[in-house]
Amino acid sequence: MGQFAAYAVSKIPFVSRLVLFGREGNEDFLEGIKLDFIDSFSALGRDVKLSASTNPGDIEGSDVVIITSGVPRSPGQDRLDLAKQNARVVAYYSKMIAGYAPDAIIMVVSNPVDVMTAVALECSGFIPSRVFGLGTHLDSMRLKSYIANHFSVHVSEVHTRIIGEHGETMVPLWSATTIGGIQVQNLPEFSSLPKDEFVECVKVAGSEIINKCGATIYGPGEAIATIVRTILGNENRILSVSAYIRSEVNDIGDVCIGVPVRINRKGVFPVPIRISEEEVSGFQRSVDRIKSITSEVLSDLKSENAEIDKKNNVVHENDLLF
Ligand SMILES: NC(=O)c1ccc[n+]([C@@H]2O[C@H](COP(=O)([O-])OP(=O)(O)OC[C@H]3O[C@@H](n4cnc5c(N)ncnc54)[C@H](O)[C@@H]3O)[C@@H](O)[C@H]2O)c1
Ligand SMILES: O=C(O)C[C@H](O)C(=O)O
Repeated sequence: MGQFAAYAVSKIPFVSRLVLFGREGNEDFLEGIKLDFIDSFSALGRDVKLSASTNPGDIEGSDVVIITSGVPRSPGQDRLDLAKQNARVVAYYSKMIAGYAPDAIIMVVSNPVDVMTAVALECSGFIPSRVFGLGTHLDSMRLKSYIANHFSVHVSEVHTRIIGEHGETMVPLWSATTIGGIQVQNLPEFSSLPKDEFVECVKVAGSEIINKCGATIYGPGEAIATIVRTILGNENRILSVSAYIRSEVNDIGDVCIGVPVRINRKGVFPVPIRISEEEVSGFQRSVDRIKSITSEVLSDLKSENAEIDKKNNVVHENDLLF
């Protein structure tokens, strides 16, 4: 998925330099991807300064760094099952980014993305507006396509939003869903809209794709590129990503989770909202679930780091290979 995401990002007009970064041992693989991208740029008439690297120094000066490293889930696994394993990877790279690209904005994709966003925030030491995760943006896009299909309208006529966990407890905001600018509840067809079925389909969309072809690639890749374009173009679009909220949703907060944020070159800024009672109780459930796993993962990381520091004061690449 990281490979396709990089390709989708490389096609954004604002992108003039792109580093394909990977871990040591992958030099030939990265160089091969680079050469293939260059062929395609020639066909497209794109002029992008491209490098393939395993040297952290090469990310210096980056505006945006996207973390896609980590294990994906296998059929039958929940994204949350990956938390402990991927936390170590995301922690390592977040520290690396803080050291080599201290002015960057970090986008986390690795799952479970809400928990990994909190890990990146903690380990980079960046301010919350400069660390976010792909969150429920992809879920919102999935729901949008089901609704557009149901009403036989172009997807651009549908605005909708899912907040909360990128996972089982996600919360659809029907109150924020419009078709052609008309609130969906005001359409006569609303009562027959298979809302629960749609949300269930969004929840299992990732696992269905993984079961059938091994990985989700194009959906997340394009979703990542949309967000990068929004940042670099300073577009101030409002998208649903995983961000640290203090109390922006009905005074609920102190967690990294999917919420509507305004996105521009400075980063992501949660939009304070008030949602219905039913939506609040769903969102609270989501927050509780993410908070509890986040605090477990962060406390494990802290004790592991203390152990490593005690040993030799350095985190080695080998510490990540398990
Ligand atoms: N948030 C989303 O919507 C979304 C969408 C798709 C994938 N994902 C997540 O992104 C991650 C990657 O998914 P994928 O399908 O690209 O998987 P993949 O197996 O194709 O790629 C994973 C990459 O991570 C690297 N990696 C794995 N373990 C590592 C370690 N210990 N240290 C350093 N690098 C390591 C691998 O070398 C590989 O390049 C997974 O966690 C997946 O669940 C999230
Ligand atoms: O479902 C997954 O594990 C991958 C990703 O989170 C997705 O929703 O496509």
